[in-house]
Amino acid sequence: MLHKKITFIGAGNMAGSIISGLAKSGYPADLICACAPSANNTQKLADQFSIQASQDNVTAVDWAEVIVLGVKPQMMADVCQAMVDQGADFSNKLVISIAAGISVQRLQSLLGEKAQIIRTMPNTPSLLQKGMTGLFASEQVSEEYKTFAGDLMSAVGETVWVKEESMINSVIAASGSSPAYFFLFMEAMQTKAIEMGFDPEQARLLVSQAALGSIEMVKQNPDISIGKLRENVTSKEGSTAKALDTFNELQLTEIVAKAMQAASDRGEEMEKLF
Ligand SMILES: NC(=O)C1=CN([C@@H]2O[C@H](COP(=O)(O)OP(=O)(O)OC[C@H]3O[C@@H](n4cnc5c(N)ncnc54)[C@H](OP(=O)(O)O)[C@@H]3O)[C@@H](O)[C@H]2O)C=CC1
Ligand SMILES: O=C(O)[C@@H]1CCC=N1
Repeated sequence: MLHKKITFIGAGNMAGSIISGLAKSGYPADLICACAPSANNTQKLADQFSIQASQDNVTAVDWAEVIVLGVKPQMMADVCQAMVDQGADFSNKLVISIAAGISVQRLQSLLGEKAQIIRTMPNTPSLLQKGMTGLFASEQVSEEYKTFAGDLMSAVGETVWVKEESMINSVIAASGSSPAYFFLFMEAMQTKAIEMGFDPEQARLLVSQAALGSIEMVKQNPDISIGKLRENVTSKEGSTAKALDTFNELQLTEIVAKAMQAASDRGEEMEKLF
């Protein structure tokens, strides 16, 4: 991939995960700058990966060709407005937003019509280069910048381009938020395993190793449906069948669908709020 100077505005959980994943992928560290008001997160990343740290958004934007916006949705308008008011010029820069609930149109109105904006929805496993990112580009974004954004996020995991911007909210539901669903499920299993007599470390190992093995089986067998893998574990009249009956009685599938819809709806709602 081409290497360009990248400034991250915001260096918290998500931006920090992408920076870590990128640095581990071999992206030149001296071309990455992390910028945030406090030195806490930026200095940690600078110490760990030899990237640049800054507390000055405008200078950091001027320095780079690619700007990744990684602040909370609630803060996005104020942060962008302040940068523009202080003279930051986003014309012809590639602006990659990782924020939920901020539309391209909103960003364009904040940063000016000449900013080339790509909206993405990554997730925190990007830290381990096992991320999943959905991307949406508005019509005016150049092919060069689309390729660059795709390559950048591919360096930290898998990517999917969506044609409709509204699908970014579906990406939030399926992969942006979903590490938290899997963590919740594992937490619940760990709690019960402890109740059944294991110490916390053993419980964590039992649950996490089963999760890891299951994920690997899904990844390494693309021709076998996930349903078939589930059936292979489920002996007739055995223990697994009893567990699955319980999930079905309590309508796990419907619960999951409702939770995913709620995540997507909140993404849509934030687009109106922020
Ligand atoms: N967490 C996740 O799993 C995912 C998050 N996202 C999106 O990523 C974005 C960030 O979320 P997350 O990383 O969780 O949030 P965090 O709170 O962890 O990080 C927010 C960052 O923004 C920085 N910040 C605050 N004010 C400014 C400012 N004026 N200028 C520059 N930086 C500023 C903070 O600085 P400081 O370090 O000084 O506090 C911090 O580094 C959100 O928009 C969210 O929707 C998308 C996908 C997944
Ligand atoms: O909770 C959120 O809004 C963000 C978007 C996806 C994950 N975290």
